[in-house]
Amino acid sequence: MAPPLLEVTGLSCRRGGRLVFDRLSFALGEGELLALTGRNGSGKTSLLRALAGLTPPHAGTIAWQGADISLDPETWRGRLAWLGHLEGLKGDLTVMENLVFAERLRGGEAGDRLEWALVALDLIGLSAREVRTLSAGQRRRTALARIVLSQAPLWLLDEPLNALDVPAQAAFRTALQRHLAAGGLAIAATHAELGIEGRSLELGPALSSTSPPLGGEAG
Ligand SMILES: Nc1ncnc2c1ncn2[C@@H]1O[C@H](COP(=O)(O)OP(=O)(O)OP(=O)(O)O)[C@@H](O)[C@H]1O
Repeated sequence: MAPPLLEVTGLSCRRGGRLVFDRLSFALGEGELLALTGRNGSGKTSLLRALAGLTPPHAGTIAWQGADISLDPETWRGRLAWLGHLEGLKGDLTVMENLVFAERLRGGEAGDRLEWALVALDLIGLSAREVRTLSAGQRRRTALARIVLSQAPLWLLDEPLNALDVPAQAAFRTALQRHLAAGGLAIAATHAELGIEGRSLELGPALSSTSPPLGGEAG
């Protein structure tokens, strides 16, 4: 069996001074999907943020091919594609321009892959529309097209099915399956069935808002 690419060891995270999860360990290899499940507030987004390097963990390590990601954040950012609750799209740019812009930021050229990403998320008919004029589901599809375009080996997805209708969910599943079949990895926080075979990790019950803060970190 191939060694895991991503190794998370003893990861603990605090938000607002409270412990959200503690000593979490898992590993993920080529072509593997991990679904993060659990109640509201159980720490799914916090774990994704820690993996993306956006929220430093309180303890533990995240390693890619044996190297601690915190030692080279720029290289790490280039290896992942991030879909958060907020899409981070530019409202005054068209769908197409947003995708081209995102690829430039990643230091690449979209080239032929641009059309593939637009087709994959059924966005050809919307490609010239300014993003601020789109519906929530259309914006979500644009954000997912940006992920598809990225060629990043690791996709970190926070509620990827949010706002998607049934055909758009199917299109997303197809794109994710292609990514996994090509050896990519994905970790997705979800309250819904992703409908793709993979592992899952249920985060524990949310700490009560009345739990005493541990002190230290502000947010
Ligand atoms: N910026 C912040 N400052 C302080 N506490 C925060 C912050 N963001 C999240 N939290 C707290 O951290 C805990 C975990 O939140 P998180 O968003 O990771 O949960 P989640 O499992 O993704 O929830 P949901 O299913 O509602 O999206 C919650 O108790 C939340 O109140």
